[in-house]
Amino acid sequence: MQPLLTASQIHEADTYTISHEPISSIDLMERAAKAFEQVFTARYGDIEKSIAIYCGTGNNGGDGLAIARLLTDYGFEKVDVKIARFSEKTSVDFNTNLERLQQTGVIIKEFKSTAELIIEPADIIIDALLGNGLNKPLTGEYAQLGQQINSWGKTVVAVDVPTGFYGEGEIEEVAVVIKADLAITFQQPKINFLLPESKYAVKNWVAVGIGINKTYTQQLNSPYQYLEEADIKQILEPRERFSNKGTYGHALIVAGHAETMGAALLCSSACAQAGAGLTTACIPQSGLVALNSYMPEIMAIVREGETIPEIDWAKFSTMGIGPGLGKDDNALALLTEIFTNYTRPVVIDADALNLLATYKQLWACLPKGSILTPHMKEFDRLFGEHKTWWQRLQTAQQKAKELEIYIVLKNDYTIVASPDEKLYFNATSNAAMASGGMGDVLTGVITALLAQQYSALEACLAGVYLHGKAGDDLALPNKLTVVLPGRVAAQVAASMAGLMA
Ligand SMILES: NC(=O)C1=CN([C@@H]2O[C@H](COP(=O)(O)OP(=O)(O)OC[C@H]3O[C@@H](n4cnc5c(N)ncnc54)[C@H](O)[C@@H]3O)[C@@H](O)[C@H]2O)[C@@H](O)CC1
Ligand SMILES: [K+]
Repeated sequence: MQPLLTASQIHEADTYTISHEPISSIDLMERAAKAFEQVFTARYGDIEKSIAIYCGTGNNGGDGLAIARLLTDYGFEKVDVKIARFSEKTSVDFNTNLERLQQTGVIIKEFKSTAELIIEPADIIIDALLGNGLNKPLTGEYAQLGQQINSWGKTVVAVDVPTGFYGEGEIEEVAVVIKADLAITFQQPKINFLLPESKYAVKNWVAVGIGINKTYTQQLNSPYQYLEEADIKQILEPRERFSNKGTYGHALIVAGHAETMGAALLCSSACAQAGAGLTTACIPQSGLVALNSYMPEIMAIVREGETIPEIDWAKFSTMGIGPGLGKDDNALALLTEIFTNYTRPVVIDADALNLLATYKQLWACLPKGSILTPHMKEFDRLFGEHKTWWQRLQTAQQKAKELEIYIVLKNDYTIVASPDEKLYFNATSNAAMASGGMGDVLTGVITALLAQQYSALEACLAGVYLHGKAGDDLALPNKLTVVLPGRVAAQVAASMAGLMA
């Protein structure tokens, strides 16, 4: 698990590393510049290309000067450095790197006003103007320079963060940011890189380690955490000898309606394929033939008309409720019946979330420790409209604590909010998975993990990771642009095996 720090915590962690590794700050800067250079040359290794490095006069600018020297050593012959002298202030390491660069043949120009600039002829611009020392939105000369660079439409690679971009907090639509094709960022992705609004400022990012002290960053106890494969490997348990279907739980999937049986099929088949010992689907009568032919391994409890079927609630280890269920009175009566009779944590998705949003009385009997899996619109229906994703993060954190639930807020980087106020970001999954039914599969996978006695947090984290990994394993090696949910469900077991190998 990688803690995601705020700008001021990153500054603290840098300072701690400098005094405790120990390493001089100029050497840490050199390490950062080297790490940048390695990623940069792997992507843009054509030394015939011309590069302009725009530097500020703080440490981000210092990185830029060191990068200019390293790229020249690498073999780039057309490297120009342009220093924006908008302020008298300079950092010590900026000064040292300027002296070092002056001893090479690299052309260094300085400008005090954007009016002095001509249209940049270089192929690639490296943005080393301001980094995480940003303390106010860009104004004056910085804002003008930002607008100019954006207007040139060049390939821009940002050092650490795009100039003008805040690593955390609300992203203002109107703020000037130097738009980066790639941000090569130090040590960790910045929290805002993981929120959708950042796509206008950062097309792509790569985080490179620079040896910041890990014990110190862990101990800062950041609420924001980035999931890594090692975390999931640690969660997943191999199956035991002499185990049987009873060992891995009995999941009930309450889903489907006459026209939306597909959701029930996807959810219950994903549940079975993610390892629930037994899976029963509670479905409408009209879907029985479809269920039996889609997957004979799944048992059925049939719902007929308005009657709620007699269910022996105690025999189920957990439930996944909602995909394609509908929002009519029958669905409401069924959900009420479940909440009245069942007290173990359940997974709530889709129409069950919409019922919760409409009938507030349901909240009182929602089993504690349950998992809600909304996408953005369902999240807003549950908890009110949000203007920004940063606000959504704060609400997820508060509501998970207040209601003692887990919230899986689905997105490119799905966020799991836990009652102890932590927010976990998951990086698996890809755009080929953006299709209807994918969420039903996720609900099935999480339900299966709960049935297998993983804790609710483990089920959320391993569930979102595995679901995305299955999609990645299918799409990425073959460069597929579409991977349908049924295939993802069928891939989960193989992807799980890959993680446990
Ligand atoms: N030792 C360290 O702390 C390391 C820092 N590194 C680099 O240093 C960067 C941070 O450096 P700094 O803290 O010097 O800060 P920056 O270089 O980001 O900014 C320099 C100064 O600009 C001023 N400023 C902030 N916002 C402004 C605005 N909107 N308009 C005008 N001026 C503004 C502030 O006084 C700030 O200190 C990181 O992003 C990274 O690139 C790396 O070299 C790794 C090690
Ligand atoms: K920058």
